[in-house]
Amino acid sequence: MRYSGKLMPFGKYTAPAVAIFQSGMGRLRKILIPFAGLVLAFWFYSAREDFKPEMLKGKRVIVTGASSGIGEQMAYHLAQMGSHLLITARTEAKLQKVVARCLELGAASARHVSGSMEDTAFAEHVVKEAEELLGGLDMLILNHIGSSYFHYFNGDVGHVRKLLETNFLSYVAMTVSALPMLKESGGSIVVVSSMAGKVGFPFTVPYSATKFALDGFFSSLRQEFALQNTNISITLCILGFINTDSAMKAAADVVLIPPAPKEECALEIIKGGALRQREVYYTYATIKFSLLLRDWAADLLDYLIRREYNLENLEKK
Ligand SMILES: NC(=O)C1=CN([C@@H]2O[C@H](COP(=O)(O)OP(=O)(O)OC[C@H]3O[C@@H](n4cnc5c(N)ncnc54)[C@H](OP(=O)(O)O)[C@@H]3O)[C@@H](O)[C@H]2O)C=CC1
Ligand SMILES: CC(C)CCC[C@@H](C)[C@H]1CC[C@H]2[C@@H]3C(=O)C=C4C[C@@H](O)CC[C@]4(C)[C@H]3CC[C@]12C
Repeated sequence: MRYSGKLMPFGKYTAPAVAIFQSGMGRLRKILIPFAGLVLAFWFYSAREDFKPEMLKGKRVIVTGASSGIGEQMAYHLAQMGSHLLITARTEAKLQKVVARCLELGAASARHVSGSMEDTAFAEHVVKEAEELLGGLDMLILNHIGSSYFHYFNGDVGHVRKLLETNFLSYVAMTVSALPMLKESGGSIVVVSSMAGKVGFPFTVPYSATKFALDGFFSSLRQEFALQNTNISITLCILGFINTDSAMKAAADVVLIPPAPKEECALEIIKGGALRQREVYYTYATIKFSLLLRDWAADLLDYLIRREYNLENLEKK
């Protein structure tokens, strides 16, 4: 029987179909309704506190790698929220400009220290400066990275060591030096990492090693804080491709995935830190989905990633 558009959409199967549907629905309802209730109850009781910009007002914050990119944008957001800022990177002239802009935007105070994080003594010096200039610390945002190459691994072991010092050991050194102040304030450590710190991507071998190391160190430390009732939160930020100048220059021709905006990325990191979240994913849906694939279909994820690379453009580099 053809569909007439009137009363009998399933023709002679209507009555049995409806009966099966109804009994199916009956059974489903018995399961679905309590299940939905459980989900709702769980959601209601675990509903997180909402982010409010006032959470950062008057807070004393260090941002590393704040002369450009995501770090610079984080400094501007924090300034608008009324924080006390201590920013750092190597390039003095850029830091001066960022400090001036932060003051215009409403920072409670803004200062800078310049130097290289290749040297752990400098990392410790920055924390000491916070103690002297701000009298304490509420949030330590670890964001800087040393420069690397976006290409096949060239076998340079010295470069891997140097990058581990800049991208990993300096994070460890700053954390160790800042612990007394963070314990006193019940503060937060925010660690900026990457999808390349959770999954293997081509052309980021040394960089990826440093980002995986951060996950190991800070996830383990978080467990010890819980055992010892240490009231310091650790937020690990898992970022995808972001449109900072340096990332665009290095990877835009080769990576076919569109980059996400650095301004919004910076805000999501600050929100996650203020809410004391364990991890931040930006952008959320693509990263959560990729991590699900990583755990259940790793070869498929690896294949899908390789498909997003344009190797012809790599050769032109
Ligand atoms: N952009 C992206 O696609 C992604 C970025 N991320 C992460 O986000 C964070 C920020 O990245 P992004 O904003 O793109 O990077 P940028 O290259 O824009 O900024 C890097 C910052 O680190 C500073 N820096 C570089 N070398 C050193 C050094 N030896 N000592 C101290 N500071 C140094 C730079 O300033 P100066 O040169 O003046 O020292 C700059 O302020 C990083 O942790 C990165 O891993 C994660 C995933 C993707
Ligand atoms: C959901 C995911 C499958 C999305 C894939 C995202 C891929 C394309 C993202 C994830 C991590 C990103 C790299 C990164 O973390 C940091 C840098 C440093 C920068 O200076 C040069 C660019 C580089 C190498 C990014 C290149 C793009 C990467 C591989």
